[in-house]
Amino acid sequence: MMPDLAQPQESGDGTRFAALAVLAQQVRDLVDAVVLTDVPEEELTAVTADLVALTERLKESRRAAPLPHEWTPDGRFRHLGNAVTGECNPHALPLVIERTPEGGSRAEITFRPTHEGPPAAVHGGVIAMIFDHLLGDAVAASGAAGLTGTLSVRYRRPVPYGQPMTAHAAVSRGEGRKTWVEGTLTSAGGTVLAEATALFITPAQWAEALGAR
Ligand SMILES: CCCCCCCC/C=C\CCCCCCCC(=O)SCCNC(=O)CCNC(=O)[C@H](O)C(C)(C)COP(=O)(O)OP(=O)(O)OC[C@H]1O[C@@H](n2cnc3c(N)ncnc32)[C@H](O)[C@@H]1OP(=O)(O)O
Repeated sequence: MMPDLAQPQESGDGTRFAALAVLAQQVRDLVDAVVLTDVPEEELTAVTADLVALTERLKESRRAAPLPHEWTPDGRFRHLGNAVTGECNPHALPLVIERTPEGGSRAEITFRPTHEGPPAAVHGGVIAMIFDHLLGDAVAASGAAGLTGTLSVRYRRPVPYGQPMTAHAAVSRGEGRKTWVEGTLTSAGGTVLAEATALFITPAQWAEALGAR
């Protein structure tokens, strides 16, 4: 079913969300520790037992779905449960996106060893995931908002982890419910590592809701 972004969203307890964000960051640290650990097998087994107990504690009270998106009082779109940007979702980098004065979107990114695909480089699917969201944000920055229809990535150089880099995206043109958008991932030294183009489509019911905002 199409997500209905026009619906008012639940407002949360900010203090509890802050605590959840700290927990999510701890779990990211845990994931990195698992990926890189070299402790003996008995220690792995002992840590696993501890984690089983912790997981059961968290499962004592469960939601049906991740935290939903919401519009903040200052008019920003926030989605704490998002897989790419959600501060409360350990899966998210999280990607922190800024809007550029030119009307596009940008983010500083440092990938981690957890994101490895080919040896010593970031997985191409992880790079595509970052582009998907950043290009989608640029579409939203342009006043449209939509779902990805197509996304094409040109991988120019292996992307290293552990080094800060910058991603940019900006809309190139729009036509009705279609918006074309382009992006780049650039090393700190200015080398373009990957480029993306995408077509986002505004679902008809979103177009109506956006028009009413
Ligand atoms: C109140 C609203 C508030 C919104 C607030 C948002 C704020 C945002 C803020 C922050 C940004 C966040 C950023 C998120 C980024 C993440 C993005 C994702 O990961 S999205 C998940 C992956 N993508 C999907 O799951 C799509 C699944 N597909 C669909 O749902 C539909 O196929 C959809 C909506 C893409 C198109 O369905 P139709 O029914 O609207 O399309 P039809 O009416 O058939 O076609 C319209 C035109 O588009 C073309 N078209 C349709 N689908 C196409 C496609 N896949 N590729 C190319 N063209 C396509 C058609 O050929 C047609 O073109 P002709 O008018 O004839 O010229």
